[in-house]
Amino acid sequence: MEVGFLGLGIMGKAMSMNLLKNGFKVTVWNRTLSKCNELVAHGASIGKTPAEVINKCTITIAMLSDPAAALSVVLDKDGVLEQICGGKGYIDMSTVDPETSCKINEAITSKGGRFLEAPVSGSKQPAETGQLVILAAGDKALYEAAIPAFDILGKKSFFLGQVGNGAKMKLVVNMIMGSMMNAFSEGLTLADRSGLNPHDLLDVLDLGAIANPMFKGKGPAMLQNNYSPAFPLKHQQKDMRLALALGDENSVPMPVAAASNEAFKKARSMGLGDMDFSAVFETLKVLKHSS
Ligand SMILES: NC(=O)C1=CN([C@@H]2O[C@H](COP(=O)(O)OP(=O)(O)OC[C@H]3O[C@@H](n4cnc5c(N)ncnc54)[C@H](OP(=O)(O)O)[C@@H]3O)[C@@H](O)[C@H]2O)C=CC1
Ligand SMILES: O=CC(=O)O
Repeated sequence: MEVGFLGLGIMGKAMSMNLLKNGFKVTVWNRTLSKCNELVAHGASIGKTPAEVINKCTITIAMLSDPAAALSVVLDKDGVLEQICGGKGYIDMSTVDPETSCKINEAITSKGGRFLEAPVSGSKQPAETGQLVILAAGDKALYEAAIPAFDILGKKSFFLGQVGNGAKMKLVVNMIMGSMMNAFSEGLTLADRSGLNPHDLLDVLDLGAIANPMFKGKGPAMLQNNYSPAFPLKHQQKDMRLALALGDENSVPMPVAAASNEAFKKARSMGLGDMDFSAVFETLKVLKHSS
C-alpha cells in the first residue's frame, strides 16, 4: 500500500518510519524539508509540497502541530486542496479542535475528496512501537481503507461517527491527562517539602488504585529534572486551551482543567514549551524559597 505523510515531528517521524518498516511505500513532506532525509534513508520518497504528495498518493496522512498548521497545509499555496479530488483520501491525525476538523472536511469534500480525522492517544514511544490508540471519525469508507495502516500504527482503532467526534474525544482525554500531570507534580512537591522521599511516593502510587503508565513512566525522570520531550508542553497547553473552549461551548464547569491550563501557561512563560509536558513540575519549584 502507498501512502503520503505530511509532518515529520516527534510523532510523524515515528509513525511514517513504522509504516516504512512494515512494507508500506511512503512519500513524505515536512515544512523543514531536511527532516525528510532520515526517512529517505529508510526508503521513503519526498514530495516537495503537500500538493505534490496528494497528487502522487491515494491516501495521505497528516500529523501537524496545531489548528493553524493543519489549516495552512490544506488551504495555503501548494497545499492539499490544490490536488485533492475524487478517489483520494486525506486523514488528519493531528490534535485539533472540532471546528478546525469540520473546516478541513468541508474543504476536502467540496473538491470530491474523502476526509477522516484520526487523532491519537499515546506518545513518542507508542508511536515508535505501533501502540497508539486511534480516534477516527468522518468518512467510514476511508476509515475501512486505512485499516491496514492503522493496524501498523496503533493497538486499537475506534470509529466515533461524524467529523468532530474524534477531536472531541482526544481533547477530553488530554484534558484529563494534563490535569493528572498537575496533581502528580503537586503531590511530588508536597511529598518532598513535607520531608518524605518522593521515590517512596512513586512506589506507593504504583501499587494502589491510581497506578498508571504516566506516573510510572514519567515520575523517575521528573525527579531527575529530565524533561526530554516526548509530548511537548506547548502541545499539551494547546490541548487544554481547546478542551476549555469545548467546555465553554457545552457550559461544563472545569475548574481543575482551568487551573492546570494556567500552570502550563506559566511553564510556557518560563521557556519550557519545547520540553516534555511533565516540565510543568518546574513551576512548583520556583516557589521553593518563599515563606
Ligand atoms: N508528541 C506526542 O506525544 C503526541 C502528540 N500529539 C499531537 O500530534 C501532533 C504532532 O505532535 P508532535 O509530533 O509531538 O509535534 P512536533 O512539534 O514534534 O511536530 C510538529 C510538526 O508540525 C509541523 N508544523 C508546525 N507548524 C507548521 C506549519 N505552519 N505548516 C506546516 N507544518 C507545520 C512541524 O514542521 P517543522 O519540522 O518544519 O517545524 C512538524 O512537522 C500535535 O497536534 C500533537 O498535539 C498527539 C499524541 C501524542
Ligand atoms: O497527546 C498526547 C498523548 O500522550 O496522547
